[in-house]
Amino acid sequence: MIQDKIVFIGGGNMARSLIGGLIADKMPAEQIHVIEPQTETRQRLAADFGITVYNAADTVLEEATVIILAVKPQMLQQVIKSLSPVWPPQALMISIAAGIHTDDMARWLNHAGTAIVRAMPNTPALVQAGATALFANTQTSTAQRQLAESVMRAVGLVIWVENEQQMDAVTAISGSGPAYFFLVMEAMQAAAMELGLPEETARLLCLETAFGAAKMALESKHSAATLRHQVTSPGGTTERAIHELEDGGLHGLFENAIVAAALRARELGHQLGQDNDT
Ligand SMILES: NC(=O)C1=CN([C@@H]2O[C@H](COP(=O)(O)OP(=O)(O)OC[C@H]3O[C@@H](n4cnc5c(N)ncnc54)[C@H](OP(=O)(O)O)[C@@H]3O)[C@@H](O)[C@H]2O)C=CC1
Ligand SMILES: O=C(O)[C@@H]1CCC=N1
Repeated sequence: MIQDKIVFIGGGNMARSLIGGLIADKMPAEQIHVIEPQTETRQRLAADFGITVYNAADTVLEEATVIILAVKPQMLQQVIKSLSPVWPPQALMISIAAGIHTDDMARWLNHAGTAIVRAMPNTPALVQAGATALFANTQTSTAQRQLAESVMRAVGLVIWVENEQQMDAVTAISGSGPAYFFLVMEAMQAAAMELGLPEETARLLCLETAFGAAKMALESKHSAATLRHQVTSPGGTTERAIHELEDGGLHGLFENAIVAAALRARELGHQLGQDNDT
């Protein structure tokens, strides 16, 4: 059981998913604190999860052992520099911001030897079905690596990457990935309704099929390709559908989309890694 006091800086979409997952994993609400300037967002977090919320940096930071930076990448430099004078020496920094490198964060914090873990989680963390990749800077101790891992493992799968550059690919695959599957669900539901199915029937059939396919692929010893072939009877219905999808360039589309997302992560890192005051 995690005993640490966790402070989130930023309480938006991704912080809410992580907090919801941690609470569902039975972390006591008293251990979770959020600093969030938006009144409505802040109040909803307090009401939904019973956690303590603040509108600005607070003395709660003094006892924090884990500080999770969950602001937009564009805000990160300003936020880290503003926290520098009050940064507790014992705290492990975990940043979930897309693109931003640990050495840039270390320079902005300007405290020698700060342990920084970069995490790329995803929103299914809310239902403890997240997938998170972690990267630690060399100042991070084994105990701090374990701490970061146990926080993220409470909300789903954790994978370490040892090359920070790979975080851009991770961002494009699992960070952004839920949106691709939600888009496919939207498209399938719309098509089902075009064929005359009632909205709720279309929704349930599409979602349960997506869930079943993911569960089966996770639990099976077969590859996704083999499982697909098992559905595709020669001369049958699936074959026609797959033909349409492949004719429409599905593989190329996914490749382009994922490369574009990874390049955007790299671009964010380069653009926003520059010091604002130089
Ligand atoms: N959404 C996702 O699926 C994922 C997001 N991420 C990363 O998580 C981070 C947050 O993304 P997301 O949750 O979507 O963004 P949101 O905009 O939903 O949340 C960020 C929150 O931080 C608040 N904020 C701004 N400045 C401060 C400050 N100084 N102190 C405290 N809070 C502040 C924002 O308020 P205001 O609106 O007023 O600026 C906002 O409510 C990003 O860096 C993103 O790259 C990573 C993985 C997945
Ligand atoms: O879209 C974004 O930039 C963030 C990072 C990964 C998911 N959402």
